[in-house]
Amino acid sequence: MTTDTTTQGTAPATAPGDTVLDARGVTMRFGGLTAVRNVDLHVNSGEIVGLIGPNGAGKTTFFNCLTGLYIPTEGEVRYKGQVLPPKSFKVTAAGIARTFQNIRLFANMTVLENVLVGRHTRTKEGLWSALLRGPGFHKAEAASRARAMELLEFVGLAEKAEHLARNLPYGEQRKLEIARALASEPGLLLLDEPTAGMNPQETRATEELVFAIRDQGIAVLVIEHDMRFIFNLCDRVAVLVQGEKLVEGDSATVQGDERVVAAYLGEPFEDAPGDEEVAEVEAAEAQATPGKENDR
Ligand SMILES: Nc1ncnc2c1ncn2[C@@H]1O[C@H](COP(=O)(O)OP(=O)(O)OP(=O)(O)O)[C@@H](O)[C@H]1O
Repeated sequence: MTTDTTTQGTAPATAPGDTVLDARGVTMRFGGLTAVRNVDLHVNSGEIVGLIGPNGAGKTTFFNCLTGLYIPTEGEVRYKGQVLPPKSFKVTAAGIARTFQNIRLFANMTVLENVLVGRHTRTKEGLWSALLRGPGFHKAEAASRARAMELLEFVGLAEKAEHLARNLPYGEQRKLEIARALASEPGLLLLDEPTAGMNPQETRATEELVFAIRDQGIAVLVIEHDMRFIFNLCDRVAVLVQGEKLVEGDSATVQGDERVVAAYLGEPFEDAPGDEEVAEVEAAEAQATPGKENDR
């Protein structure tokens, strides 16, 4: 049995500027509520792309459609030209990793163990090898631990490798989530509100970390409410409002677009849904709430 602990994914390699993620016409409905409507978005290799929008705009739902947590009602998502499988572990194996808005670490495992869990899609050790703990298993385990330590070094947590995850301060838990996502050796990293709850220094450090990730050849798509962070960081920003993509462009274009300001201030913009549509959405939302999954 062999173990692949290198950085090779299953998707073909891309050159800088090639499209890594290509989402077309993605629509997600929950009963009568359309949370995401006909959204196109692409991310190129070497890019950091931001996804912003007011609360409830559909950002996390869209992420869930990209990562196999939801199967879009309509539309298609391709990663490096291949249609994504409708299962989150297969999407991770294909090369897309993510973090969550609400931290999802294994609280009672060590920092190192959390990163090792993230490596499972890149190791091929079989059941018997693991049970018998033969030389193949030990070699694979040593290689995985070495890579996990490298990643902890990269995010600045190597000295805390043996600490329990739950004892880390909040900002470090977010870094650990990123290290765990990187452990699957992704070509695209999706970050859902990576600076939520951070102080300005931690936010600045996260910005540097995301640049460093991009410099390693990993494309990044990031949801964030901190506009300073987004506009400093991103090559391109897409704005979702009420499930639809309102504007997309570089930071200056998006910041200068009055429809974006209006959307954040709650003022109606041209082509905004009318009162009837809003009432329809609210009614559907009220119906859908009891069954709402706890994915955030
Ligand atoms: N599983 C679900 N079932 C029913 N409705 C859902 C579900 N998930 C999300 N929604 C609804 O879809 C809409 C978009 O929610 P979503 O969480 O994607 O927005 P968001 O832009 O990520 O918001 P925030 O910035 O507050 O995190 C909301 O009206 C939400 O209530």
